[in-house]
Order: sequence, then C-alpha cells, then structure tokens
Amino acid sequence: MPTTTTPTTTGYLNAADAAALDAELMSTPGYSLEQLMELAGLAVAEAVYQAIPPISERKRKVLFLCGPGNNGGDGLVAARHLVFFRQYDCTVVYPKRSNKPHFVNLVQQCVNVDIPFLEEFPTTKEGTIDDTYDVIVDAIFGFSFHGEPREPFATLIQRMIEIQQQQQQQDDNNQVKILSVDVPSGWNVDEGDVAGTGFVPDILTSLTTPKLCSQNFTGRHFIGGRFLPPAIAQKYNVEMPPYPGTSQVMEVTRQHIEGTSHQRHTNHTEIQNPSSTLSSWRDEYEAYLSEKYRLEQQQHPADTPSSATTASIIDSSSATKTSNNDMDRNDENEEEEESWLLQYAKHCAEKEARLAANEQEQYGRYK
Ligand SMILES: NC(=O)C1=CN([C@@H]2O[C@H](COP(=O)(O)OP(=O)(O)OC[C@H]3O[C@@H](n4cnc5c(N)ncnc54)[C@H](O)[C@@H]3O)[C@@H](O)[C@H]2O)[C@@H](O)CC1
Ligand SMILES: [K+]
Repeated sequence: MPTTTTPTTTGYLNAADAAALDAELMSTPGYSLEQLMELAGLAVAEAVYQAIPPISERKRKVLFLCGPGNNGGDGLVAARHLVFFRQYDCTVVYPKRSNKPHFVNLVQQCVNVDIPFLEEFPTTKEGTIDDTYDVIVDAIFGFSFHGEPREPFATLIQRMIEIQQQQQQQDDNNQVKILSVDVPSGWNVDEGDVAGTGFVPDILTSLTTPKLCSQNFTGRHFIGGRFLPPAIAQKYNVEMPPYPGTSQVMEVTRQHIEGTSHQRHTNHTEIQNPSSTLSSWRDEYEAYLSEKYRLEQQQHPADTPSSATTASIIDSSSATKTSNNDMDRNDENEEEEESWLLQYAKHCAEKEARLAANEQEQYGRYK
C-alpha cells in the first residue's frame, strides 16, 4: 500500500498527497479508475449545469479541452453526461488520445451520442479563434502536471488566455466562461500560476478536495467527487463537504456575487472582504452561504428561510467547524450539525424542484 507524505493540515491537498490518496484509493479493494472517473466526470457535468444553467432560446455550446491523462478522461465523461442533460451541445478537442481501452471506450461513448472531436482549438471561417461557446471546460491537466506545458497543450492554454484577453475589452454579458477541472491547467499544483500566464478560470471544480493551488482562487468554486471512504478521508485530513441531497457537487465559492454583470478579472477585485489564505473549504463555504442567503432573501423574500433561520444555519455551521476539529465531538454538536445540514438540504431540495419544473417546461421546446 502506498504511503503518504505528511498530509497538509489545511484541508487543501498538495500534489504529492493528492497522488498518494489517488494511488491508495485505487489500491483499496473495491475501487476502479473507471468507476471514480465516471463519478468525477458526472460531478463536472453537474457543476457546468449549475454554473451555466440551460436557457430556453437554444442549446448551450460547450467546448471540452481534454489532456492526455485522467483529467482529460474526466472531461470525456462530463461531455457525455452533459449531452444526456439535453440542453447542451458539446464538442471535444482531444489532440493526444490515450490508447488505453478505458479511454478508447470513453471516446466511443461520446461518438455514440454524436459529440464531434477536433484535434485543435476551433477557428471561425475567417481563421480567428472561435469564441462562440458558452463554456470552455479545461480538462487539460490535473494534479500530475509539472513543469512548463508542452505542445499541443501549451497552445490550448494560450487560446483560453487569448479569449479572456479579448473579452476583457468587451462589455458583453454573453462572455464565454471557463471552468477548470480539478486544477487550472498550467498552474503549479501547489503554488498556483507561478509561471505568470495570467490564466484564471471563472469556475473551478475541485475533485475529492481542493488542491493547494486553489487556496487563493476567488472565482466560483465547486467541490465534487462524492466517493471518498471515511477512513481515507481521515488519513489525508480531507473533510468531505455536506453534499446536498443527491447532488454530486457542492458550491463553496468564497463570495459569490450573483446577479452582477460578471466581468472577468474585475470580478476578482470586486469581492468584498476577501478572506486571506483560507484554512479549509468550510471557511469558503460559510462566507458563501451567508452571501447566498442574503442575496436570495433580497430577491425572493417569501421563498427563502427567515433571517433568524439563516443566522442559525450559519451559526451552527461555525459551531460544527469548531467541533469538527475536535475528534471527541459531543452529541450536542452532532445535533447542531444535523440541524443546519437538514435545513440546508431542505432548501436545496425546494430549489431543485423549482429547477426541475422549469426544465420540464423547457424540454417540451426541444422535442
Ligand atoms: N483520485 C481522484 O480524486 C480522482 C482523480 N481523477 C482525475 O485524475 C487527475 C489526475 O490524473 P493523472 O494522474 O492522469 O494526471 P493529469 O491528468 O494531471 O496529467 C497527466 C498527463 O499529463 C502529462 N503532463 C504532465 N506534465 C506535462 C507538461 N508539462 N506538458 C505536457 N504534458 C504533461 C503527463 O505525461 C500525463 O500524460 C485528477 O486531477 C482528476 O482530474 C479522476 O479521474 C478520478 C478520481
Ligand atoms: K484542468
């Protein structure tokens, strides 16, 4: 059985621990890469759905940039699931295909649902970069990336940066959003964008638990990968988020300013009271929860729990945080945890029911 280095105590995994956890999980009887990648990819698809929800006028266009390893595999799985979510048209750029049977099968499954494959970043008829996508999913590199990106992936990362630079000049709400899978590609897994590329995704979906490089990420942040058994989570000091209901992801964005015109980069500086380095996803989540409830109450006062309930959710969330650091948690704290989890889960279930009703209505238009 592989041994871990000293796990970080921050709740964020460094590259060595992420690899050790991954190896340990795969060597644990009962788990397979295929199964975990399927769940990871499903989580990514759900994060896309939540961050860039369907619209009624047309299908959303999603471009997947898939790298040579398992991060790219997550992208292939996510593309297929999004097609089954119905309101998304997916295209995959997969320039360096793995010939492992699992990956060959994943490609075939995408082909079976008519997903087109490209070798390089798409261009328009005029030869310029095609930036007509609603979302670009960066599934190029994950936690095994090191050094400087080599071709053909360096160019794919460069294209994302160029699109971001172009869009900075435009005041347009229809900007393409970039969602990175697990790690923003090109970032050092422990230290972030030390190469100074300037690439900052709008959305990050961390798998299993956030990696060290995401400590100062201030865009929308989801955690997915709802499969870690408690013994491994404990060994690596990973705290699983309280995923609501059947969801494969949970948003833990530090400060999520919903409804503002979402200017990339300026969005990062608009954030109020940004926490400095966070101690765990819980800090991020608490700030998010408080902001989310404040905004939802403003927008739909009759639809959201009362401020007293909200305050108690957040208070007991803080209480849980303290108690979670204490392995001898008492019953009272467990009850508190249950109470805020249950309230939050109930709120999410109501919201999901509303979304499902909307979707039902929209689906009729696509038939
Ligand atoms: N345990 C987990 O949490 C799970 C992780 N999964 C995914 O697996 C990822 C890790 O997968 P892998 O270990 O295959 O690694 P990656 O997908 O991060 O990348 C490895 C590949 O990138 C290449 N590479 C590395 N540095 C490069 C450079 N500078 N230029 C060009 N190519 C370079 C390597 O040769 C290798 O082919 C995670 O980030 C996550 O997305 C999921 O699929 C399944 C569950
Ligand atoms: K990535």
